[in-house]
Amino acid sequence: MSVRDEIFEIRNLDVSFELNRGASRVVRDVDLNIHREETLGIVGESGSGKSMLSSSLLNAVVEPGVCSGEVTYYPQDGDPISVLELSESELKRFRWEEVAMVFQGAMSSLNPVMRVRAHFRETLQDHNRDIPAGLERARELLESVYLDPDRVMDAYPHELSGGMKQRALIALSLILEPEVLVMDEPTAALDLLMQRSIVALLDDLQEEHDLTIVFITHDLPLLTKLADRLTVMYAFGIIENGTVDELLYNSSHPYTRALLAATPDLNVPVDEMHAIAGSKPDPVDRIEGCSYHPRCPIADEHCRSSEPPMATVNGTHESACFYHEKAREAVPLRGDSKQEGAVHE
Ligand SMILES: Nc1ncnc2c1ncn2[C@@H]1O[C@H](COP(=O)(O)OP(=O)(O)OP(=O)(O)O)[C@@H](O)[C@H]1O
Ligand code: NI
Repeated sequence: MSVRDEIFEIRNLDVSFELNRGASRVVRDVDLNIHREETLGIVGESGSGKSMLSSSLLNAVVEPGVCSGEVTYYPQDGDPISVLELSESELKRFRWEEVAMVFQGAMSSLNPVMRVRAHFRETLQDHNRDIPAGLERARELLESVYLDPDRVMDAYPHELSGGMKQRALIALSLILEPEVLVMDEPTAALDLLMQRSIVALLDDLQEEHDLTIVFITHDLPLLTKLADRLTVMYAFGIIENGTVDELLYNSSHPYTRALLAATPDLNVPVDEMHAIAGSKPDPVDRIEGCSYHPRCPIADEHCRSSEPPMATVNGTHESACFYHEKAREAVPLRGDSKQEGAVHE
């Protein structure tokens, strides 16, 4: 067997904006691998850089943001693709045919004067696909997201409910059979029932289409149901990576632990992440040492002066904390004993 199958490899990724008050670095030196056909959840408080990181997977960071570093995409067949070096025309193909994205607040991204059918038609046309065959496939996709194609194909966006629009957009994003689906807060504006049904739907779609899914949210309970692996962002960088179980029951970074402690019940979805003591980092600031040290209960001189590298906790779990071995005792979770019981059930 070959080594683990990666679909994306990100190295030394930086995203910055030149602002009047100085350079704003909103993604800082990020390294991340995404495995083929996994669901990777990216979590972190508002402003931590989740959307910037995920849009750089498609070289789609908003103007005038500048990306540097390497984002390498490994197609199923063929040569690796350096995403940040693609031309406009190559990007256009890449964005629908390899990696599709459903953006934050995506429900507004359907054109209000176009029927749903026209959205499918336009995308097929832009990519020189066979229109009748493509529209037939669109009907199947709508059915697979539990929408009635007869009704929805002819509908204008305003004739659909929020959840229906969201599902129509997911169907649209899959029309050119991408390998990767990047979803940035796709369920944020939906009620709880609809959020849960979209999660169930993504599970089915992933199986059926061999999709890799990157899912961004600050709803940690939602992610624990959906994701295989979690990546935690704090202050524009990644501070911990691991499987969902490793991060829930054995997280080894004080920030992740604070995040978990602030989530009252992992079975209840949250609208917004609960605040953690201390103020949020500003992307214009240069941070000495560990980015979390100003808020960390176990930070010492070492943490204030040097930046902790990613340390291996075990083969699938890593933490950017000098004290990852003692983080668990030092930052207990509420009801820690109860949670431990739950792991061994
Ligand atoms: N257009 C922009 N120009 C300059 N800075 C920006 C711009 N958009 C966002 N930022 C900054 O980039 C940082 C990262 O933003 P990003 O949208 O990636 O955060 P996020 O983790 O996705 O937050 P949220 O959960 O609120 O969506 C933020 O601190 C924000 O201040
Ligand atoms: Ni965001």
